[in-house]
Amino acid sequence: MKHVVSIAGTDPSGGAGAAADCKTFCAHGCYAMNVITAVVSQNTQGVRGYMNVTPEMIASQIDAVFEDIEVDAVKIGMVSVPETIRIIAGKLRQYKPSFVVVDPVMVATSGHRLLAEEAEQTLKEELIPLADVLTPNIPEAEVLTGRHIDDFASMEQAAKDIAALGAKAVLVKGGHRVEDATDILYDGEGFHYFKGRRVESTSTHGTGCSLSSAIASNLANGMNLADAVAVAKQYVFDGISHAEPIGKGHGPIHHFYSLYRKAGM
Ligand SMILES: Nc1ncnc2c1ncn2[C@@H]1O[C@H](COP(=O)(O)OP(=O)(O)O)[C@@H](O)[C@H]1O
Ligand SMILES: Cc1ncc(COP(=O)(O)OP(=O)(O)O)c(N)n1
Repeated sequence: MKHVVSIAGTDPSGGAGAAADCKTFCAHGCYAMNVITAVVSQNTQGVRGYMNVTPEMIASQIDAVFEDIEVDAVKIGMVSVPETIRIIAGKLRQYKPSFVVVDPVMVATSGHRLLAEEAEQTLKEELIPLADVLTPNIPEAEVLTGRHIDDFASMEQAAKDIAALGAKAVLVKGGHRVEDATDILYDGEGFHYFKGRRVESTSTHGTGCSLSSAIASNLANGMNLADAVAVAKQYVFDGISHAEPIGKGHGPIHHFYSLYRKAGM
């Protein structure tokens, strides 16, 4: 069994952040671990506030995992402030995990900022160069590049621009597109298109967290990058399509659809 750790913020309602990451790792047959960067008060209706964990405590959690357990892949989500980013980047340089998937979480769908504006530059300088795969959504790719993105050509250009910051590969996610949900991967050499129908659903809370965690799990399980993304995208598509309506706002995706299907449930 492969061991995957999420370095992310919390969601007590279970749809996004560390909870989504853990469910995704488990659904992929991986051993799931969590390093918490921020305690977030949120639910399906939005974010109420958050408290950042101190850099010392984040470092101590990372040490506790890496000094004890072999880590096959790392997924990084909410990193809030420059000090959090710097401490994580230092620990990645120290432990050199085989796969680092970074979801550059900036603003929750509900509109609440999860990354301070002054942390954007630190993210670019310190964390993006350590990413094997970076998974921005369209608004995040716009912030990282300063470009307006409204078609496949501008998604491709943004992916290339972000790769120039040092990420080995960049997946610009298309969940915010109107026409469809096509994601585009730039792997440093060329583009791969992951075409996807858009599902009309309110069960989309945590899709980005789940996608990046599924990619990390698939890489840990030995898949090549293009297959890891394709299988992860199908996982999220099934999760949205078969979600139960939970909560009063944007509910979580279904994490165990394929397991339930195999069990005939
Ligand atoms: N309504 C939807 N129908 C189908 N796929 C979706 C939908 N919304 C998001 N996705 C997919 O979920 C993943 C996360 O995308 P996105 O919503 O852009 O990220 P984020 O949650 O970070 O904003 C992508 O693979 C995207 O294509
Ligand atoms: C703690 C935490 N991390 C990340 C997010 C954002 O989740 P994401 O998958 O990008 O999608 P939405 O939940 O914003 O729809 C979060 N909300 N909380």
